[in-house]
Amino acid sequence: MDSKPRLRLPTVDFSKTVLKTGTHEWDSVKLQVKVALEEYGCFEAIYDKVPTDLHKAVYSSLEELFDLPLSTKLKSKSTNPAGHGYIGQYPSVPLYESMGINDAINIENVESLASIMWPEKGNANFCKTITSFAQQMSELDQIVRRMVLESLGVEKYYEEHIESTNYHMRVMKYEGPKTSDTKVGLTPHTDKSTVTILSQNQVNGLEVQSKDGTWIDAKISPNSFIVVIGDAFFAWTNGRIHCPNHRVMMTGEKTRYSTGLFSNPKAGYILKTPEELLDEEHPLLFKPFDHSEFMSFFFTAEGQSCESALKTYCGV
Ligand SMILES: O=C(O)CCC(=O)C(=O)O
Ligand SMILES: [Fe+2]
Repeated sequence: MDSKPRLRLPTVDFSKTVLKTGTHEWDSVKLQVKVALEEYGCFEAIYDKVPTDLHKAVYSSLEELFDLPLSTKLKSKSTNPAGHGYIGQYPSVPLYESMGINDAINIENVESLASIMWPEKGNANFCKTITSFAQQMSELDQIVRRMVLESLGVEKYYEEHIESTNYHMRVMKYEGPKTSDTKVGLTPHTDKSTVTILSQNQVNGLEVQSKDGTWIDAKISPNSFIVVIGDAFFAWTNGRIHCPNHRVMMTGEKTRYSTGLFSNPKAGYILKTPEELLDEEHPLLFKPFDHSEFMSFFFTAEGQSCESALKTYCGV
């Protein structure tokens, strides 16, 4: 018997009309985004600007990628810094494999991965599919970030926010455990990004923790995305929006493919909470920091074992 309460993540519909800042529709969606992010740090985004065919093409591209021999997939590791390239074969998460692509909205970066994976002639179809999907997800990321900044009255920082962004993409495969027991696909964590936009094939498994500790199943409709706030945005907004723990739990036979577009502050950019978000009720939570240095700390033994890498690294 399933004893979990049937909570659902909030849903925000971005698809009805052309969303333009300043319009009534924009303001109404913006309010829903604010409420969802304050409470859950997460929501399901209905976003029909990405065609169904592109969603389908992404998951068949991922199947093609992860079906390559392990020795080929491992070749993407050495040429990339930490967090990029192939991750997999971990005893703690045996169902999980993933591939990181840095700056995936620029096709040359996807091509450089493809030239390692398919050394004979690359894979033009894979590169086109992944890049256009990443570009379209980045548009949703920018809408969400503009709405958050406007809601907090700090939209004057929007250009700086966008210009200092690097879009990192990670594509994932979770093998079905082929038992009726639920097995861990990916252990609980918060993302280190500003915003993460997730998508999946039609196999569920993502769970998001509410503030009271309940795990909520993210049942994602076809062509929807899940928007998750990461540590970087939590820090920048001085904790005004929540940054949720999430994990992947797998059951049954089916393989789950998912993608994540992580908007990260660029190396060398100092992320600093705006003064407008500081007052007596809201004292500074995190000292200014360089996100890439924070990531380096996160990959150390201490960063991996402490309760919150963000608090340990730059908490006040
Ligand atoms: O596969 C998913 O849906 C979630 C992946 C995730 O949380 C991550 O890569 O940070
Ligand atoms: Fe995550």
